[in-house]
Amino acid sequence: MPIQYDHLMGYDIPETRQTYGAEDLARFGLTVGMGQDPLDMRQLPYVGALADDTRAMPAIANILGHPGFWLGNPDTGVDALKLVHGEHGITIHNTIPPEATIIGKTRVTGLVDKGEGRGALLYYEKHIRDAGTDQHLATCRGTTFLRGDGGFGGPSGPIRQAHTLPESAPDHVFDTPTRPEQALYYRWNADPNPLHLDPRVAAKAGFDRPILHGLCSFGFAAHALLAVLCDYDAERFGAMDARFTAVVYPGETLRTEIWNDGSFRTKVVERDVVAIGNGLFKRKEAL
Ligand SMILES: CCCCCCC[C@@H](O)CC(=O)SCCNC(=O)CCNC(=O)[C@H](O)C(C)(C)COP(=O)(O)OP(=O)(O)OC[C@H]1O[C@@H](n2cnc3c(N)ncnc32)[C@H](O)[C@@H]1OP(=O)(O)O
Repeated sequence: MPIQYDHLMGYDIPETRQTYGAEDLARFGLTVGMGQDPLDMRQLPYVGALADDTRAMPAIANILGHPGFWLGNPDTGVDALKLVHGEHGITIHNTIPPEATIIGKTRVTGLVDKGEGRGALLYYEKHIRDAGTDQHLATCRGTTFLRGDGGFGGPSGPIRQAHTLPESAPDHVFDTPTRPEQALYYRWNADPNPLHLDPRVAAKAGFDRPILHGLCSFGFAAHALLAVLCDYDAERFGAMDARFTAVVYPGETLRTEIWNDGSFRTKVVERDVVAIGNGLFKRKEAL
């Protein structure tokens, strides 16, 4: 069954309720490169290493209240093997507490047909609220690039505009190695997509080997921004948006280049390719 526009736009993605605590925060921090410098005290609250100071790394919003791999459901009409994460953004409205029960609600916000052989774009948004206080904690927004679904007869817009980076040299550079088994760890963050785990599935999707989750690379970029522009103070972290421009393989080193106006991109050092481009970060006070 090919994609049916009205059906996918109105797809009922069940609300999720999740209780999390210190262990979940620590696991997430470790999967986005926190704690690699055991002498950097500023990272330790994010990996559960200090008894009296536990904090949530802001990018954990991406996995809280995650609806699961619903695009893999056959009734979506999507060729799930061919999809990749195209763009992603988060806004932290209120600091994510160290423990809470949250409610996540995801909905499809747009669907664009780029034409036969050129793919389709599915836009979605997830809102996370604290179930106890009803406080709106975070909004996550994403674009799934449906490489195998162009030409289904949908509208050709509107298309989200990507941020243009400055032409000047970046003001800061932040390097973090990923681990060869990085994706095997990251899958515990609510994304068991076999594209990142099983070489046979990766080969069917056209890749030499499993690729890293886009949200894992995004988490490494968020770590760099938290370090460089917020001095590891999660209270200052406001929003970030970016585009996934090339795949990352587990084990590669990620170099995030940051400009003082909040622009950023993340390169794979070993291959000198931009894996995350068009990035824009905002501090809380600029929201
Ligand atoms: C269930 C909940 C949903 C969650 C789903 C996610 C599940 C995860 O497990 C999956 C993943 O994590 S996949 C890993 C992360 N993503 C990636 O590695 C993708 C990397 N990027 C690519 O491969 C290509 O850029 C690619 C393929 C994205 C585009 O490549 P090309 O087709 O060669 O593009 P190009 O020729 O450069 O441009 C064509 C038009 O497309 C626009 N475009 C380019 N990159 C885009 C991107 N990343 N996002 C959105 N649009 C993009 C270009 O602007 C161009 O547009 P136009 O035709 O209008 O000029």
